[in-house]
Amino acid sequence: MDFFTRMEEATGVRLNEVQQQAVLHTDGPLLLLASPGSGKTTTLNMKIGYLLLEKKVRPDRIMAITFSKQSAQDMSERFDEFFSDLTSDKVHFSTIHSFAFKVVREALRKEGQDFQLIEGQINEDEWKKGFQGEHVPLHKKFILKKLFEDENGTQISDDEMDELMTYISYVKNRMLSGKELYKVKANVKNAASIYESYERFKKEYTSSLLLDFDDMLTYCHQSLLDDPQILSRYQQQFEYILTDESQDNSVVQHEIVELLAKPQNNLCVVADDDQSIFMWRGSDVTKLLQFEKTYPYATVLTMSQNYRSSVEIVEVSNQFIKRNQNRFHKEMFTENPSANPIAIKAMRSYEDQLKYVTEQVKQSGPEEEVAVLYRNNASAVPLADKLSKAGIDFYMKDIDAKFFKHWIVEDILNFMRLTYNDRRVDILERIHTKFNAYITKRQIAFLRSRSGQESVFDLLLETELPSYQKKNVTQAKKLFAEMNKMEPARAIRAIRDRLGYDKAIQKMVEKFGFNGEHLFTILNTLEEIAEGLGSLKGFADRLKELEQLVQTSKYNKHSCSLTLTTFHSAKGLEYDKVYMIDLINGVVPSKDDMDSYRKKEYGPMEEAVRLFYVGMTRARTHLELLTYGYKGDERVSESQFVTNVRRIAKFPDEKRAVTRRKRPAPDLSDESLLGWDEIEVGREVEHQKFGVGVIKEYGGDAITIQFKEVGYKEFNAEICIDNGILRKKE
Ligand SMILES: Nc1ncnc2c1ncn2[C@@H]1O[C@H](COP(=O)(O)OP(=O)(O)OP(=O)(O)O)[C@@H](O)[C@H]1O
Repeated sequence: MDFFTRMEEATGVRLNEVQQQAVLHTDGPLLLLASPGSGKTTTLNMKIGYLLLEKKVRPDRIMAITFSKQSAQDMSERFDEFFSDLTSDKVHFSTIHSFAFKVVREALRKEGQDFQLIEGQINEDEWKKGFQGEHVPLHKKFILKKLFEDENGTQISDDEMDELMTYISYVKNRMLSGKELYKVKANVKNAASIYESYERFKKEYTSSLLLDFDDMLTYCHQSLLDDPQILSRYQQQFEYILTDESQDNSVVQHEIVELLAKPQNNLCVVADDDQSIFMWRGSDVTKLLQFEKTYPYATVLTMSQNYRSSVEIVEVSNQFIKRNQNRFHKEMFTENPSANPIAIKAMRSYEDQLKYVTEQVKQSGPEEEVAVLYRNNASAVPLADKLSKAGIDFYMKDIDAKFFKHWIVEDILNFMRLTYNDRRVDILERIHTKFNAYITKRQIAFLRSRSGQESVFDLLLETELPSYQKKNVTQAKKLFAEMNKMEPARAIRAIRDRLGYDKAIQKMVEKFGFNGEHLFTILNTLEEIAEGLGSLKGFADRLKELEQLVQTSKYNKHSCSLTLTTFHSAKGLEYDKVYMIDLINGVVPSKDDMDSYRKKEYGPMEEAVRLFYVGMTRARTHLELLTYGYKGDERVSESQFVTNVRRIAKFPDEKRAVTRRKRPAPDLSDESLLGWDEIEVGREVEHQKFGVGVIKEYGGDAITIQFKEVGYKEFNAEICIDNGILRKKE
């Protein structure tokens, strides 16, 4: 009986033809391109089984590399399910980091060099306490905090810390140095020179070499290059190398694998270039696209049969991903039965969307696995708020409780605290630069000397003030008193508009390079949470309650059938029903993605397309895309991806990608062309053919324009924008 028939009897899975070819191809380089749900994990495991059982390879001669510790564990469990009755051999599934750590330890020991790891969990209390003087606790975050402050003269915020860490990971994983460091975009002032100081610090601060997680990879790579003995030992040990999820490998990771696989190159790289979504932290899909250049005798196999999703989901996703140019050609298909068409729900407002999704998940059956997916963690908090009010439990995959500790949240609470007691100089001190009373440091010092006796505003008004300040301090005093009685949603509005908090934030964005979009999203979220609450105290209590709820939701993994997760963290998972929410331009794709696209940098937009594709392909039978026209008072537009999906579903046979290539590419960096986020009812535009007109309607995928010459005409929005057919008239 052949291997595959034996396997079918033992495991119940009959591999399809391509999967079988992939298993049988053991010698020489193999790129196994896999569509979502096409059985990557299944095939990899079968291949390892084949090497052990049929080719009698010793388990320690096989190296199986996975993307994360979690996937190493999942793979190992799946392997046991298949083979525990057939062999007692154990293959070690490991992440590339844990292998690299082994090499680094060995190389440094050989050199007699001590080292110390400076990354990992950090104690919250210790972090809050900070450090005194020059003595820096040897942890990556503390070191970066100090170097940031030395460089910029200001305290580092949590957002800046996140950005800086991402920047460092990116440059390390891409192996950048010198001038290249300065070309990488980062929302942190002087990121490149902080990075250079950080590298020096780790080498020079103590006699022990300080290493962070990314150093594992770069040091491992360097050690393999520098020490032929170590390299050849590992090369001889690992006769067969298999790497999973290789689309998310970074440049340095690819290089390590390439070195280890030499000279026989019995390398099986399993990847889906369409699911590469970690470019921002250094992954590099170009290495995959050049696989056949690196290995001219490589075999490339494509697993395109999807075993997960319904025909509707597979066909539309397959068309959708073709809008990307920089990819391997694949045609995903399925033999699964038809289920529901993909539903696109265009709501009036953001609020309506939350209400809708809450009602939908409430109606789901207890056996159904349901997920709500979003692009940004910011979407999770208002959703958690709504669900908890409706009594629905959920499991939140990647908890981001940072929201509740964000300085914006602290500021708003401080404004509110001052409404209860305007004698609190300590509170005023924390917010005095963030509203329009022009209170200086000297005035704060004066107030401190009179601390606690009278209203801070009265004390100021008793002094000699310039007339503009006098007016504003008087108004602020009145407003703080009124705010105490306001509903919290109105109070936040008053802080933002009447006290000028929004303007102050905008100034900080310009001065310090903060991410304004993120900061204003936090403010909007606070307003949403406040909606319907009666008092400022009630608002503060609700925030605490929500924080608790979010923190504890991670324990609900096995008890809840509802998962809330970002698109990124949903990778590799599947659910019966998937709701993708907040699908508006500016979020999906993000403003930055759209800006880059206009500047003809297509990489970020292609990554946004892949991320959306990962989201869609998580669904087994039921997929809903949710969008809306208003966020608060602001008019927003449907995500161009949703518009695209609607069109594909309507005209499934249209060969969009092909026709697009035939058209001469418009110059989308031309500022006078109408952009996605600029479509507005009432706006005057000029059409290439029909001349000047006014946009009268915009919704779904259609724009209706009333022209001076030819009257009303309706167009497909995507075709108009992608091809630069409309110009702004100003
Ligand atoms: N030949 C096959 N016949 C029947 N079912 C299969 C076959 N191959 C895989 N499957 C099933 O398809 C489902 C998806 O497989 P798997 O989890 O290996 O996909 P994947 O390619 O790793 O997915 P993704 O890339 O989207 O995370 C599993 O339930 C698996 O048992």
